[in-house]
Amino acid sequence: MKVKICGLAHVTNANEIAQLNPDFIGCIFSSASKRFITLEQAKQINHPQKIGVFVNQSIAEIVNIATNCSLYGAQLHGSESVAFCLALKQQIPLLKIIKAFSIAQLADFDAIEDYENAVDYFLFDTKGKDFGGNGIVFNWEMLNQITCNKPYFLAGGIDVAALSQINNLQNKPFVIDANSKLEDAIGIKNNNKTKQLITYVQSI
Ligand SMILES: O=C(O)c1ccccc1NCC(=O)[C@H](O)[C@H](O)COP(=O)(O)O
Repeated sequence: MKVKICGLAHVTNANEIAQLNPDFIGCIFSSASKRFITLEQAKQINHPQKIGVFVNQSIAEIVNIATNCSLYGAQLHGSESVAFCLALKQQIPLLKIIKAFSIAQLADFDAIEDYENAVDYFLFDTKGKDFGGNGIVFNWEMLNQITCNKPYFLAGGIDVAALSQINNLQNKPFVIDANSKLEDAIGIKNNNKTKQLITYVQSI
């Protein structure tokens, strides 16, 4: 399984974490986030597969950041429509489109079918007071009750302890996405906790 460490907001810490070789690094380009990072800062992070996290931003802004930061993917964490995802893909065909869905109940998965032909991956995160980074695990049992025809990222309150339930999933995630549970302070990851999580996920 692959692992994404998200919400790195300080360049020095981000480069220390990049040295631990997670498969993906997440940079949050939404000013609504406590973990906001600028394009200029993100460019200084040395990792080959950076994913930009965006919340209801314009296609022009995403294209500018994706191009200048050589992003692997754009994670759309707001209420971006199917048409928006298709239009973004048309602008940069090589950019992976990851559509996030905030999950509290089974009905929150109803929308995924509409996005199937418009995105590369789904991301399932816990619905909370913020758009993301809420640090709460949702009920993964719901994942055994849905049909999901895309590889998906699993997010929401993930640390090594939370992953004890991963074997209960029939359809395993493509990527484990971890954020606030690894933090010493907002936007700063703890090296040991992050290393432990990366080693664990990459061994599953
Ligand atoms: O983390 C944020 O501050 C954030 C703000 C706005 C949109 C998305 C955000 N995070 C996106 C992520 O990919 C997180 O890793 C995901 O929400 C899980 O976070 P956590 O529950 O803290 O592990």
